[in-house]
Amino acid sequence: MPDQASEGAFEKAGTAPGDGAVPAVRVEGLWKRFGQQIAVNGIDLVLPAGRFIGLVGPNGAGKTTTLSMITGLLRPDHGRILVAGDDVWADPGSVARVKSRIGVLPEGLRLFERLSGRELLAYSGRLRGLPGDEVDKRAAQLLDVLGLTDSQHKLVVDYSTGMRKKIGLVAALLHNPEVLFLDEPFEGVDPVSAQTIRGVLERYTASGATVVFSSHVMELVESLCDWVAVMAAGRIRAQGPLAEVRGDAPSLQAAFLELVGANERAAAGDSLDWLGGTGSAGSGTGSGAGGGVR
Ligand SMILES: Nc1ncnc2c1ncn2[C@@H]1O[C@H](COP(=O)(O)OP(=O)(O)OP(=O)(O)O)[C@@H](O)[C@H]1O
Repeated sequence: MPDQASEGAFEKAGTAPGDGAVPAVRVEGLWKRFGQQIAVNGIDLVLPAGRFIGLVGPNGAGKTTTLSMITGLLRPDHGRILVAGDDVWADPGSVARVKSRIGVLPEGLRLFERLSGRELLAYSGRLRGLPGDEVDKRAAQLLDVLGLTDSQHKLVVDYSTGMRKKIGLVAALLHNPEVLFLDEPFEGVDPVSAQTIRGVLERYTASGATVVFSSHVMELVESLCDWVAVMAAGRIRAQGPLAEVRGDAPSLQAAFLELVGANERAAAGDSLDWLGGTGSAGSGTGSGAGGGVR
């Protein structure tokens, strides 16, 4: 386990673990607003290299906006982002340079629908500058591992949600990136395929590469990740090794609910006393104790 001071797991971005190794991602004072909505509120983040990292947070926390800025898809209003030591937004050429070193499976992935899966991969590989025979070799292997060989000649438009995720993942891995960013990679993926994807990603991180993925599924994050960042309302609430972020809580889910203040929100549901059941279905003047019509 990296030797990050335990208080560094909370609120502040801790120092980069790994004895001075260059972190996979370093974010300083990152800020993004859409009109009146502050989506990302001046966050600092340090994600160590060679880890399986989960970025978790409730709906609207700012995860996708953060990942979009880190991966060069969305320009920040303020702040600095280094990916493997390279400043993403430093100059016009830097975004392209960083993009060549990373793989991305974005949310709401848009694919070339009228290509077959195999053609899509050939195209992605050539865009990445890989020789054709190398693309063919890697594509065939990844399609086989992910169970897509039989559907490789189908048009992408005819792929299911899970198949789209898988072909998107293959495209993101084809050039063997240093850091892989995945927005909700397991959404719509069946348990067997999820297990296979897991295996591929674990093998990938074991070789020193980094996976950063966002998810709402705490059990999944807890079982896969060794490093976690928790986001809520545009801020980082905690970051660090999984065990530190979980602390004394019985599970990551419990720690997460505490960190994002969701327990109070759940209690607010008590006001919905009209919902469900066979009790007072009427106007709300109620038939309860003392509330009857005289
Ligand atoms: N293009 C946009 N225009 C306006 N507001 C946006 C835009 N993108 C995001 N937002 C707002 O920014 C905030 C953060 O959104 P974001 O999609 O980053 O959250 P998220 O954590 O990924 O949420 P979810 O888990 O629901 O996907 C939300 O309030 C959202 O409405």
